[in-house]
Formats: sequence, structure tokens, C-alpha cells
Amino acid sequence: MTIRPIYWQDEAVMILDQRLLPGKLVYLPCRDMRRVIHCIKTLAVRGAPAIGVAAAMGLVLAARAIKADDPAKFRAALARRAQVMAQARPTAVNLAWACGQMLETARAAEGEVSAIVEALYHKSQRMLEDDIAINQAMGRHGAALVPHGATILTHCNAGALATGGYGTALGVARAAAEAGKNPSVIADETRPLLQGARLTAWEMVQENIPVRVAPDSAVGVIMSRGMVDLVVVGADRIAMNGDVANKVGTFNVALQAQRHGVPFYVAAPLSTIDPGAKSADDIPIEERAAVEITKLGGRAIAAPGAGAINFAFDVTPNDLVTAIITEVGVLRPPYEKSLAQAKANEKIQGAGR
Ligand SMILES: CSC[C@@H](O)[C@@H](O)C(=O)COP(=O)(O)O
Repeated sequence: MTIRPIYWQDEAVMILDQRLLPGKLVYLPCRDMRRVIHCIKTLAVRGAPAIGVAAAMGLVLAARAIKADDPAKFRAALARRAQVMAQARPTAVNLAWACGQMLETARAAEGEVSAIVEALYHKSQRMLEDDIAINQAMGRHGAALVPHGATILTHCNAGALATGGYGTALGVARAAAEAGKNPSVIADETRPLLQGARLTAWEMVQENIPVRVAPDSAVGVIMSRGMVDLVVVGADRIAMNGDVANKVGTFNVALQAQRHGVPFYVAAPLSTIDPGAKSADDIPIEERAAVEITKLGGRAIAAPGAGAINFAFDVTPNDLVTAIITEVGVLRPPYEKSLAQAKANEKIQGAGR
């Protein structure tokens, strides 16, 4: 089954409502930018690359609604909307990156407003296609690191659902399976919103890749028993020194991996590496509503009157990261050097396109 978290159909952005998975497969048609932003904020669409693609398509809806005949006025109006879109969630840099790409497209497009709008539509479609191709390339590089019959532990969902399709961390598991390596997956359940139990497990079942769900708190005992060969996780933002922001709990997994001598890999596209962030200090960490912690499936699970701490992400320091798997290859420490080199090459190739 090909999982399509987001696509364009009949003048609408179709978003697979991930809040309802695995129980129901429902697409939400979004016909204006506000609705796309709502989907991003409420995690109907989530995962760094997926929200980037959603933002790009949302800006096409916004562009079509702008009433301006003058290209300069149109571009200014689009820039204001892109600024609102980029703030929908703070940690995943792909969101701001995608908005920047769209503004760049509008700047470069020549001719009347209708031609600019058309260019924006084509750019958003290309971003979706590119994202899938990038994930497949990442999968091939990552699969080379997976021993035959290995058990991969992952946290949150960095699969097809979190991207345009195929996935980053789960793309590595998929590619290893396609290469005949028979991997299996341990999915941390990923409190509080259970992206691991609900989404990663669902995707792996669709793919016929054996998967077991484990409580986040069991990572220590599982690794101490030698049940994990490697960890592969995704990322929401990677600083230029290799510090990695990802779903809260990833840092704990990395510490356990170091304690038990298990390699800890991060699979992420170059667009997740933020040239504006030198280190963890420059990465904003989203804090979400207390109710996500105090209730589960709509039922109260915390004592009435208790508050909650709800950081949606944490940062794994670079010294715990064995390697970063990207579409251009596997980047190793020292990350200051390998990431700077990869981003410089990306810029040169981008300029040549
Ligand atoms: C390929 S997706 C990588 C990350 O975005 C993913 O691991 C993650 O942390 C998603 O968080 P979420 O809050 O579900 O959007």
C-alpha cells in the first residue's frame, strides 16, 4: 500500500488526518490556507518534511486568493502570508524552509500574477516529488548500515506519514527490507500522542515489516538485553554542530544507546539542517497544551488539579550521534566539517539548477 499523507486534488490540499489513525483513514480537503495551518497546528499533518510540503501547498491556496494585479503587490501579500504560515509550528525547520522556497519561486517567476501563481503550484508539486526521491536516496544510504536480520529501534514516526512519502528513518527500514535484509522494528510508543504506537506500527504492518511496540520507559531494559542492533530516528532540525532536535524522548534513547554500545543514527534530508542554527541553543523547542499529557484518548489520566510539562521535542547532543544519513550520503563527525561541506555542495548544486 502506498501511503500518501498529502496531495493536491480538485483545487484542494488533501491531508490524511493522522489524529484518527490507525482507526480511520480520512482525508481532509483544505481549500484555504487557514485550514492548512489548522491541520499543521493540531497535528492532522505532522512530521518535519510533511509539514513543509503542506505549507507549500497551503501557500498555493493563499496565492490563488490574493487579489492583486500588480506582481510587486502580489509578492508582498504572499510574503505576509508566508510569515504566518512559517509560525504554525516552531521546531521543524522544514516549515520555514518550504515557505522560503515558495517566496524564492515567486521572486524568480516572470510575467503576470497568473504566471507567478502557476509557478508556485508547480513548485509545490515538485517539492512533494523531490521529497519522496530524497527519502528513497536516504533509504539506500541508510540500508547499507543495517546488518542482515537487524532489529531497528525508532522513536516517534519518521515514516511515509511524516514526509511526502516513503519516510526518513522508516525509509531506511523499508530500503533494508527491499534489499532482502529482513529487518524488524521496535517502535517506542512515544508519549503523549503515541506517534510510534499508532503511526509507525501501522506503517510497518502495511509493509509487512515485523514490528513490536514498546513503552518509552522500556528502552533501557530492551537495550540491556541486547535486543536492539541500531537506532534510527528522524529529525526536526539539525544544528550545524550536529545537535539534533527530534520528538521528546529521543535524547533518552540516545543516552541508552551510548550506554549499551548501540549505534544511534539520524536520518534527515539536507533541508532539515539549519544553517542559521550553530548549536542546540539556537533551536526553539515547541511547548504544547497540558491537556495532551493529562488526558489520553479524551479521558483524564492525571489527578485533577495537576499541571503538566509538555515539551514536544528535545535535543540530542552531537556526541551521542553516530552518523547522520542524508540523501547525499552518510555524514560523520566532526559534524561542523561534514555538515558545512554538505550544505555548501547543496548550495552550489541549487544554484546550477
Ligand atoms: C521524518 S519526520 C522527523 C520528525 O519530524 C519526527 O521524528 C517528529 O519528531 C515529529 O513530531 P510531530 O510532533 O509528530 O510533528
